[in-house]
Amino acid sequence: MPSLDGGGLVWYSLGSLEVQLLRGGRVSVLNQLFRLNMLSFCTVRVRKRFPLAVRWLGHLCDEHMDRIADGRVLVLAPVFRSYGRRQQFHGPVSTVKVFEDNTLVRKALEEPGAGKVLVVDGGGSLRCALLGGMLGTLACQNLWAGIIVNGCCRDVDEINATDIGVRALASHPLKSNKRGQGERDVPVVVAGCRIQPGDWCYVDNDGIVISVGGEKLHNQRARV
Ligand SMILES: O=C([O-])CC(=O)C(=O)O
Ligand SMILES: [Mg+2]
Repeated sequence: MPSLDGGGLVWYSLGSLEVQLLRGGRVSVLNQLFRLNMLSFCTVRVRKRFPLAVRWLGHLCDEHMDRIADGRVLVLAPVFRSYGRRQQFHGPVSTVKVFEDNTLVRKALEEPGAGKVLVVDGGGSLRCALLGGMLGTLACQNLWAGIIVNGCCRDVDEINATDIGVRALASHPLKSNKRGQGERDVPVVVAGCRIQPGDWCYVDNDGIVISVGGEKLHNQRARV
């Protein structure tokens, strides 16, 4: 499955390598130079898969204590469980506000994700699932970086086999309503924090951090 890096470039998995199609020119990797003759009319950039960064969010928080103190950086309350193959993800936020109805969640995930994180405020309902295996696959295909659900998900085994990052309160086997009610790209309050479209969201196994206004906290050149 393709994935996006912090600069919005698409990488395709090829075993332990990742490949990016270029229009032409030099083929560069971080440490080594490769030139693949897979197709005579295209040039590709190849890089080794990076292991997960260790203590990534912890380091970001340590570095930005001043922003946390004055509210430019928000740390969500630790109420989420982790699903999906992607343990770490980050990107600009898009939001959906719904209640026990996932029509707008599907609609959002049908759009190109372009590396964004979809924050679904489901009002914390624990009575049905707003996300399932099919929507997880859709999100992956449309290059969403991840989905945070203030509510439940289902088809957990399918989601866990998909290259997408998901955080949700719990799993629930029941599907939601399909009435088409809710709001898109409005401010939401999730896990004690007000999250707005365009904020930058960072997620790893330690938690979830929001940079208000979309100011990036990570080194642009590092792949995180
Ligand atoms: O259809 C739903 O409500 C959610 C679901 O099960 C899926 O995405 O596979
Ligand atoms: Mg399903």
